[in-house]
Amino acid sequence: MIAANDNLQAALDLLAAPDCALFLDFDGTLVDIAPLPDQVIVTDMLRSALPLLQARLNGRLALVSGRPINELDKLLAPLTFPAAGVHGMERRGVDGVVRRLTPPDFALVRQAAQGLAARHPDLWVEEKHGALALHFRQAPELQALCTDAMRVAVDASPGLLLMEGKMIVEVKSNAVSKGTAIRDFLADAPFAGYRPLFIGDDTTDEAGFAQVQSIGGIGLKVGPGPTVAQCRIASAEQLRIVLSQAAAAPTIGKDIPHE
Ligand SMILES: O=P(O)(O)OC[C@H]1O[C@H](O[C@H]2O[C@H](CO)[C@@H](O)[C@H](O)[C@H]2O)[C@H](O)[C@@H](O)[C@@H]1O
Repeated sequence: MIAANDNLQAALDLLAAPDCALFLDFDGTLVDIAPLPDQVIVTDMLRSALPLLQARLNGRLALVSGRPINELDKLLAPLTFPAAGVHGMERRGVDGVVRRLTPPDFALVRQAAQGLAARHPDLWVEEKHGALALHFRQAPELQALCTDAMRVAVDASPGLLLMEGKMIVEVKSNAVSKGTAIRDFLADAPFAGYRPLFIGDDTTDEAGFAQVQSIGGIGLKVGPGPTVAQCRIASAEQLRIVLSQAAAAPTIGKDIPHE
């Protein structure tokens, strides 16, 4: 039984509808948050459900993550999906080709993050193509220090944007977001013309919710916290159950493109 869910049925109806295009965040959405990024567990239920859902949706399933695509591939191996990585800095469509945008200059941000990490060994700097994340999950008392230092560096760095996520301060290009990534998928086959459902859990997913809802789709927020999403589900665990049930449901008809 699903408890504490707001307006969840609207999202489930779209998930089961023949005009759905499904976009899925990864951490905190498909997998539970873990102490370190390489410790997340991809459950057998999820491994079974994702390819079935992809087939049910005639390929209209993509991952939209802050992680690099190659990390998603490693964690999900041998499965691979169309994916946007690093908040839209890289994108792989159904042709399997990864396209990467040119990143802005991260020199000041890198210097600030590495300087902090050198002084505080419990901090961890994650460098990605077109983003840099400073993780403070092992030292939560350093959140303000991390945020303030990164904000100063970002303010002096044209083209960069600071985001605060789950025990992480992340800096990325201000030209991309999960919203732009979903928009770009929806410009191409097999997604073009279908109604988007985006499921995410974190502040970085808000741009994705806003994007899909601006064009008649639905945003589904996983877990607590403020959001612009129209619908909510209580946890990643409950979402995995829902996705598994949707994957196993009988097909309900022919694809209907969204006008
Ligand atoms: O957009 P997402 O797929 O949700 O990725 C967001 C960030 O996820 C990872 O960090 C977060 O998850 C870790 C594992 O649960 C956790 O240890 C960390 O505290 C979280 O912030 C990843 O490392 C980042 O690169 C992603 O941007």
